[in-house]
Amino acid sequence: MAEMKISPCEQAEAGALHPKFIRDEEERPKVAYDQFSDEIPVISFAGIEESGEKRAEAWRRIVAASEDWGIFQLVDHGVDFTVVERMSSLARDFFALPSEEKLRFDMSGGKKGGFIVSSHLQGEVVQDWREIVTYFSYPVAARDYSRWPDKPEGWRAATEEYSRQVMELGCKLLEILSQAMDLEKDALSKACVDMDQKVVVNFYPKCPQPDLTLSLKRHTDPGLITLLLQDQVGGLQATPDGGNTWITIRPVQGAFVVNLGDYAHYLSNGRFKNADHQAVVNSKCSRLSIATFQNPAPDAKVYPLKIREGEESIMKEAITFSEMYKRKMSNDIEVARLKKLANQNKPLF
Ligand SMILES: O=C(O)CCC(=O)C(=O)O
Ligand SMILES: [Fe+2]
Repeated sequence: MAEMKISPCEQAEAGALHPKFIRDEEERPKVAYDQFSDEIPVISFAGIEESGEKRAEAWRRIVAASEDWGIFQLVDHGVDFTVVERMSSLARDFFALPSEEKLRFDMSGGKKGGFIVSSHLQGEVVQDWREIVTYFSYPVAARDYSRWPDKPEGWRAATEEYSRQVMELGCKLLEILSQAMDLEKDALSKACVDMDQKVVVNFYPKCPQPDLTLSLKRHTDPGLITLLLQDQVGGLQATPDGGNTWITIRPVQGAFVVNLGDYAHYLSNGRFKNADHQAVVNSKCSRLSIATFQNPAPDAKVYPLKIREGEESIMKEAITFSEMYKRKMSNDIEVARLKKLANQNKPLF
């Protein structure tokens, strides 16, 4: 029998949550979507190109945040306000299209890019409360425009410009981190061989029982650096202690939330944190976020670029990024499988 497809959008108006979305108790949200914290620094990038105190201060704060949390917010970042606004409004318009239109770009069955309802991880037991549209924007030569939405009108030109400006910003941040590691400023970019960029637009419909589910389960991003744009609703949460305590990051208008991923963690020999995060939903309104992942090429080497005096390598051997990703995904699936088994074997009384 074909698997029943239940989309959060179709479910949003229903009274009770379908069991497919119900998380185990220990995974459920511990902090409300709008209980905001200011613990994650908001850093201004103004004056970053000049020499002087402002620049030194921004550098110091970026490096400290990368070491403490692997996550910070960036304002005055130079990505055009109009480009950001256009990208956000097109993204909203995309999700408002009738299902048949969105499903013209259905990416299920392993296609590279398009639209998908809920979690795209094969074998996932509990589903995330989200819909996504995703496309690969770099390397330019490998772009497959047939997997990019062609609606709403203007999507391609607007998203191309957005991608270009975000790539530029990401590379500037990588220069700072490379230099903080006492390496040439292009060291982290060069390690990627040919940097990939993947854009994931997340749409999280409002949810009838938000306390039982997650819009995106706890994870670290696999790549180097992620630049995330979120609307003013709130729902992005970070944990400093493996999921015991959580904070909800206060949305800042126009800011990028910058996350470091696993690849940055390994290349810096653990000095930069791979931010541990998740997203929660609410019953009042939908939420939109746009994540731009800057990743290494699949055959790029994963191994510390710098091992500081007195340190040992956190990796036993060098592996490729695609191998790292494969191990990460199979580990996730295995953890979910074991959990399901454990639940099945739980005595009912
Ligand atoms: O929507 C959010 O706030 C988080 C998105 C995210 O973490 C991701 O797409 O990897
Ligand atoms: Fe993420």
